[in-house]
Amino acid sequence: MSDILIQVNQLTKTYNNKNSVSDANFSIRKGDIFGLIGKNGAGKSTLLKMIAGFIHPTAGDIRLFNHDVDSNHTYFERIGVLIEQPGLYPYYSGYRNLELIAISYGLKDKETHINKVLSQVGLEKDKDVKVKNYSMGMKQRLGIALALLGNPDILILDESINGLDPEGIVDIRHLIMELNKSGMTIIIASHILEELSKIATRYAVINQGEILEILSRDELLETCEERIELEVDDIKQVLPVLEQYLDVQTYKVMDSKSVHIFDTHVEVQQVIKLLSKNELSIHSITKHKQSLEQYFLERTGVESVGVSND
Ligand SMILES: Nc1ncnc2c1ncn2[C@@H]1O[C@H](COP(=O)(O)OP(=O)(O)OP(=O)(O)O)[C@@H](O)[C@H]1O
Repeated sequence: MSDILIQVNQLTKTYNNKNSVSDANFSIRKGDIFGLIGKNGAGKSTLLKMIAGFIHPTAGDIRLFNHDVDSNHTYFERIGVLIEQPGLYPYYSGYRNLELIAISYGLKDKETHINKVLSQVGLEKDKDVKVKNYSMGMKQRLGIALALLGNPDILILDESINGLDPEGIVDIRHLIMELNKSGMTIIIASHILEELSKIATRYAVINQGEILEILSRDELLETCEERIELEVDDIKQVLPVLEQYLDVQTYKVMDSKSVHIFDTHVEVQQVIKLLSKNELSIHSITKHKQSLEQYFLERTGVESVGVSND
């Protein structure tokens, strides 16, 4: 059986003759933490709302769990959704908030379900506290608990760290990773690169309603990998010299005149010296190091700070 849980084909949503999402094509596999990155207004929420079944596409189709959802909307019930701020009753406790939703879902054995999600999000001991006394982070965790109530296979989180302090951000990040470890497939949209760069296993870059790129975490890191880009007359003459004298081993020949060298022990100055000594001319040589930050900024205009890969 295919491990593709969501497949969108040529998905488009038009408002007032303008495409909020244009011709999106991608799939989400079981176990993915699928990060949707794009600046404000890029079309993230519109795309997620279509996947969640909140709004109808203008064109294109969505397959959920290998089924065409036009013909069976019950598949949407297997998706838990938190879009921006959760709708909570401030004068009720966290438990009561969950209970009201559990009743509206018609869940049997409410208490077991509620206790399970409270434990998943780490709110057991605060379950009887009124929500008005919760911190932003606790409210967000309760929002995630609400989304988990129907025991979904997929969790959609849209801008889930907006307004949180650094500690709250770390909490939500750990929670997302724990849920993923326990088998949950997660789609998370954000305009904050830092949020996604630490957890997503695959990325979709969206700009002005268009999916520009889908890439795995490894592909992303490879794109941003440190390398020397070298252009010469004839790469066939140059490579043996580099291999012999500079122990160059990890490289990618781009065409007959250029090569990317990934060995980190090799310095630009060493290459220049060696090739000139062997009378091999260099057309250009540059050290390339594109940060994740630059990478996204170039594509989407998304700005963020303090990206790390830990
Ligand atoms: N119901 C609607 N009616 C008209 N235009 C809409 C509607 N919903 C979204 N749009 C427009 O679609 C575009 C994409 O909006 P969307 O909310 O999907 O972006 P986003 O990437 O989620 O941004 P943000 O992070 O600010 O929510 C925007 O230009 C927005 O104004």
